[in-house]
Amino acid sequence: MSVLVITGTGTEVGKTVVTAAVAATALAAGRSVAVLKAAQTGVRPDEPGDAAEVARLAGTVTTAELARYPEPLAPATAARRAGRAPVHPHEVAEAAAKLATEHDLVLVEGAGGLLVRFDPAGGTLADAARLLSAPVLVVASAGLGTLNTTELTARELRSRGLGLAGIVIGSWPAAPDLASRCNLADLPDVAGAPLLGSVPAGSGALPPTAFRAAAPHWLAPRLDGTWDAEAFQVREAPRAS
Ligand SMILES: Nc1ncnc2c1ncn2[C@@H]1O[C@H](COP(=O)(O)OP(=O)(O)OP(=O)(O)O)[C@@H](O)[C@H]1O
Ligand SMILES: C[C@H](N)[C@H](N)CCCCCC(=O)O
Ligand SMILES: [Mg+2]
Repeated sequence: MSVLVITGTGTEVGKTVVTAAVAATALAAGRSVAVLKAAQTGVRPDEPGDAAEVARLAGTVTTAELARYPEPLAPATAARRAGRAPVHPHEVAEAAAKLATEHDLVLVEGAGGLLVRFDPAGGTLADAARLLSAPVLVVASAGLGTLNTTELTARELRSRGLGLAGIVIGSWPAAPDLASRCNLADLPDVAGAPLLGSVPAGSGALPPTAFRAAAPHWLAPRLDGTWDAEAFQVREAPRAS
């Protein structure tokens, strides 16, 4: 099975748009894809959630969402305030593993950053990734402030023995400022992992056909051959299977 866990350096960094770009790239390569939103907060029952947004942009993917809480909060907090059961990391792992028996690639999107709590015991997406032995892709913002949060996330992944597949910039500005331009060199350095691509700002508003045509180019294979965008695989690292 192949499961890729997609986290970010925080909320609103473009995890959903990057998840859609990964899904579109894998679909274009002929792979079947499932997208699991571990817990969706801040969205009403009648509104499309992140998984539905991925399907809208990327195309035919299986979507799953384990729980939805209306308040825009961390899942553990939102569940507590709603008086509802939380989502535990083992449930995320079990759902992803089941989807992986039926799909070539399963993308698991968290909520906010890596250590956002899902349950009162402090369970996080990192715990689910550990249970799955799945690599983690980190979505980062482009500009000033991203070096610190990216390095913190990378260090936490490493301290837990988790594989860091690489970094993707969630929203690359049309006119990048000095910090953004410098970050192209500094992000892989501080993360100790490759920068695998960047999604141009505004891409989420593209017509889906244009999004699907462009996505593989945003996550283009590295010239040194170490990154296979279609397989979502860093060649030096073993693929989760
Ligand atoms: N490349 C992009 N093109 C267009 N819009 C973007 C892009 N990246 C981010 N956005 C916008 O920024 C906002 C946050 O992006 P997104 O929903 O992907 O964040 P997220 O990291 O998935 O947040 P969450 O923690 O809520 O899941 C959204 O309104 C989205 O439309
Ligand atoms: C509502 C938001 N868009 C996300 N779904 C949840 C983000 C939780 C972030 C918690 C935090 O790090 O302070
Ligand atoms: Mg999202």
